[in-house]
This record gives sequence, C-alpha cells and structure tokens, in this order.
Amino acid sequence: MEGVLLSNISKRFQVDGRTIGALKRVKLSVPKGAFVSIVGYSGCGKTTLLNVIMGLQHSDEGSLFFDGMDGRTAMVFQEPRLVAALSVEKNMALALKHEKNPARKEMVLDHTLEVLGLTAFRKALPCQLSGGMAQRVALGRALCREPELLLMDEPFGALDALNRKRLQEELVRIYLDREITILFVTHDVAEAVLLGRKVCVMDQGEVRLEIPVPLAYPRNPGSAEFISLREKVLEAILREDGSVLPHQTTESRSV
Ligand SMILES: Nc1ncnc2c1ncn2[C@@H]1O[C@H](COP(=O)(O)OP(=O)(O)OP(=O)(O)O)[C@@H](O)[C@H]1O
Repeated sequence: MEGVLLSNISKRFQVDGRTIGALKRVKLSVPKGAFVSIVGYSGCGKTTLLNVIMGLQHSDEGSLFFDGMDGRTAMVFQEPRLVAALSVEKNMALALKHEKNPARKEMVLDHTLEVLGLTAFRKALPCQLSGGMAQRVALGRALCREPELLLMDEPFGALDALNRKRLQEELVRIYLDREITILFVTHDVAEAVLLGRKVCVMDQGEVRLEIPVPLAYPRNPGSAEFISLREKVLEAILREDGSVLPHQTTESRSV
C-alpha cells in the first residue's frame, strides 16, 4: 500500500520521575490520498503522533514508512505561528525559500493566496488579521510547500463557528482538488466525521478503532447517515473511556 505506515510506534516521556506512555505500539496505515481524522480525549497522544510523523519528535520504538511518497510534509497547528514582522505573502513565502525558480515561486504564492481568498491582504501584517484570516495564512504557508502529506493539529479549534465552517469547506475543496494526504486531529466528533474518509479513535496512547466514513463530499451534518456515524464515533470514544457524559447533547459533544 502506498502511503504512511506506522508500525508499533511507542513514545515515552519522563515527568517528575514518572514515565508517561504517550504512544503505545501504535499501528496505523494512512493510504496515499486519504483524509484521516483522529479523535480522542485530551492527553491520549494525538499531538505526539503528528509530531513523530512530522519528525519533530523521535519515537522510542517502532517504524515509520513513507511508501511511494516523496516526504514533502507540512503541518498546521492550532495557533497560526506567523512571524509578526512579516506580511501575509512573506510569511507564506517562507515555505518557498528552497524554490529556485522565481517565476514558479510567484505562481505558487499567487495561486495559494487566491485559493484562500487572501489576495487583497497579501501586504497585511499578522496583527491586522482576524483569527480566521491568520489561520488561513498558516494553511496557505503549509500549502505553499505543496505537501504530499498535510498534518493538521486541531487547526480550527480556536475559531468561531462561522470561520470554522468556512475553513472546513475550503479544506475539503483543497483536498478534492489536489492529490494530498491529510491527517487531521480534532476534539470535535462532528468535525472528524464531516472531514475524514476514516475516523481513528485514540485512547491512552493507542489507536483503538478505525471507522470508515463512506459519505460523499460535501457532507450534510443533518442527514441521518451523518448523525448515525457521529453517534458511532462518540460511542466508541465513550466505550474506550468507560464514562458517560450525562448532560451534553450529542450535537455539542467534543472530547
Ligand atoms: N514534551 C512533553 N514532555 C512530557 N510529557 C509530554 C510531552 N508532550 C506530551 N506529553 C504527555 O504525553 C501525553 C500525550 O500528550 P499529547 O499532547 O500527545 O496528547 P493530545 O491527545 O494531543 O492532547 P490534547 O488533545 O490535550 O492536545 C500526555 O500525557 C502529555 O502530558
């Protein structure tokens, strides 16, 4: 299978003399071109998993394979992490600094600004942007790398509902337009089902369950199929945790 393959990946941290197993023999396959959502309770190892795949942290054990992929990987974080002194276009151009051909550099930059509706703000500084726009710039910077693999760590978590919805729609459009593989971490069960072709449920450092989402894009969160899948994912998370959330509606549940 072409794609990213994790085989028995483990990662431990030492905190105050205690050993924390952040990842415990994680097995996961992400086929090339797939959109995979990862959900799970806070602290279950989602960020560590992305960091290991990105190469920001080394695993203690296990193997990571990129089969049939060229290794071009980009990551988007919960906060935009823009350089305050640089304009929108200069922030995005940071991802193109290895591009030798100036015409191509300009073309990728112009195209990405346009796709994300940022052309009119290309000269703006980060302090002149709204939260949604800043996150769009962060996504643009990642896309300028023309990644085969895009890792997203709760990228829309800090946005208001409207901006979040817009960016979710834009991300699906970008995914369908490009041959890109996406691994998307979220606390929001509905977002996981809205975006992923597969939802992986993590618990205490393990990928416990993989639930396929066989719905066409764009998805309708009000449809019976969507609601049933959302419930299935939620039940899987609660089953792993062994707890109940008595006062929350399924609409609002995030983990
Ligand atoms: N640099 C670190 N040093 C020590 N412990 C860490 C470090 N990074 C993560 N951990 C621990 O590893 C475990 C997994 O953390 P991780 O950030 O991957 O979880 P998460 O599922 O992404 O959580 P959240 O949803 O809250 O972001 C947690 O117990 C955390 O305290």
